[in-house]
Amino acid sequence: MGFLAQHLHCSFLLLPAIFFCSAAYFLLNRYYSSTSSAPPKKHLPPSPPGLPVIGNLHQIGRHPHRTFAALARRYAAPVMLLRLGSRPALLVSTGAAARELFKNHDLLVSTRVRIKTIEKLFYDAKTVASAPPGDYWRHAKRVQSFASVRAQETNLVVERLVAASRRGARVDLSDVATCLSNDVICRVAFGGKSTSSNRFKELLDELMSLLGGYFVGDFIPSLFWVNWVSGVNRRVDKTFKEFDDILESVLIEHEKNGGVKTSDMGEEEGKSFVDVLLEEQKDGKSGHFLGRDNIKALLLDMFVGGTDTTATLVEWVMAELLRHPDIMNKLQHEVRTVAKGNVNENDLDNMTYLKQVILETLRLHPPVPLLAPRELMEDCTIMGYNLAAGTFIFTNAWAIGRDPNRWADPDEFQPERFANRSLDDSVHAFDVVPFGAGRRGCAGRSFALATAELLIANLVGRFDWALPDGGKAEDLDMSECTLPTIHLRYPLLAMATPV
Ligand code: HEM
Repeated sequence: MGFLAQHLHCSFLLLPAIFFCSAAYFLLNRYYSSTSSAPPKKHLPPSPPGLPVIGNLHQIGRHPHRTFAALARRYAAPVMLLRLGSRPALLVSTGAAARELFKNHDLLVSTRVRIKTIEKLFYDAKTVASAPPGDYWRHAKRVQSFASVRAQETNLVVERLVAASRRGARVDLSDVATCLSNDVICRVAFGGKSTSSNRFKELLDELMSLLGGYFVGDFIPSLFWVNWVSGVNRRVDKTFKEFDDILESVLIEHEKNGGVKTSDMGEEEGKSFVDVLLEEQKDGKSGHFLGRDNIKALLLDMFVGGTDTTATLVEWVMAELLRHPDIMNKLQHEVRTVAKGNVNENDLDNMTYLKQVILETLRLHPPVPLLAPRELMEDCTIMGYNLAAGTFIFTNAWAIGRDPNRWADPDEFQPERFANRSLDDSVHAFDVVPFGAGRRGCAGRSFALATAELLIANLVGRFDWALPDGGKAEDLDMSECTLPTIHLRYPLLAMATPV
């Protein structure tokens, strides 16, 4: 789940005009407030200077996790206070600060930011990721196992790659990862892949880019009209409507057919997520919780939370392996020793180096670098600083993973640093926080790791890999493009040779 980023520029075309109109208002306001009695001084975290009205909005840039990390380094500040329009925002940039926040104040930071654009896209905050904490959110937060769906889809990928390698074709690994995670989620959610149409994928991309937007009208209430003028509201309405139409048609189809047959999902898994939810609604098991919009919102959760994130992880793992042939060889040796032929999920427990490679990738390239922002529910004191209710909380998982005070050679890819530490150890110590923390941590962590591990093990176990046209490992372009998730900027192309 994620949120900042690149569409800033479209609202920002209007910023100069907004800035000058609002500066006069700001100065007048300041003059009048300075003549009234001042409230007692608060102890606030360090803040970079901002501009009137927009505060620090203009400083975010196209890679917010990098900008924020640089600010934290410049001020040597584990926590900093920014002003995003009229909203204060706390920036958390070290593991120790994250531990203090999520261990000692988890309840206080257990609600998500309330932003109109996001609420509208998510059925007025009915998805798990956007719902306020409470009975509905608790009930909705569950993801099932669905192991056989992952196995079937991964085997299909291997077959397609064997065919591609026979033709001598380049493999677009970014696309392989995206299609696999999309298809797995589609089958789990809907019981089939019919809705995994190109349009559905395009809509997901549009929704992700809206989530990654940082729209002026959302941060400065008096400038709500900017979202209207810049076309943001129109995009939100259109995307929501199209998603809603598709999800409604899925519900109607499943109601008509009385659910997908068990055999389509694999014996142990039983029903698709949509059928489980429809059944709960019919039996009234969920009381008032599951209206039609709730069901659609929970389906949307799986796609938004589960497709791009898992695909991004696989993409970065394969890129790092292509850049480090020695690590690729070591991993291939492990996988081929543990499993002959296709890898299945039972083999994964014995692949300890695979887990180190994945954890090291999550440290360097957390798919959602700023997690999903929270909002402080009450005034409180954190690390000695007074913070007001409504303050946004951004936890910079990217900066935490590269903290030079915690990691030797923080920018180097060295899976062995996790030789004696599991993901759980690292998460509990707040050394790496790719899945967030506390009660609002990721609901699909096990599901995502199982999907990614199985695909990566099969990719490296069944094939040898090389860059196209004799490309050298060190020349691989590792630059990022930031949606709410950080992808490689260019598709990852490679040649596969079956072994
Ligand atoms: C590598 C893959 C994934 C990564 C890196 C990831 C990361 C995250 C992060 C950072 C958050 C916010 C946590 C916080 O605020 O503390 C989150 C929340 C969430 N994720 Fe994931 N996620 C992944 C895969 C998945 C999958 C596969 C699903 C579902 C099928 C999923 C469902 C969710 C949901 C529902 C939430 C909201 C939880 C809440 O608000 O209570 N995620 N995820």
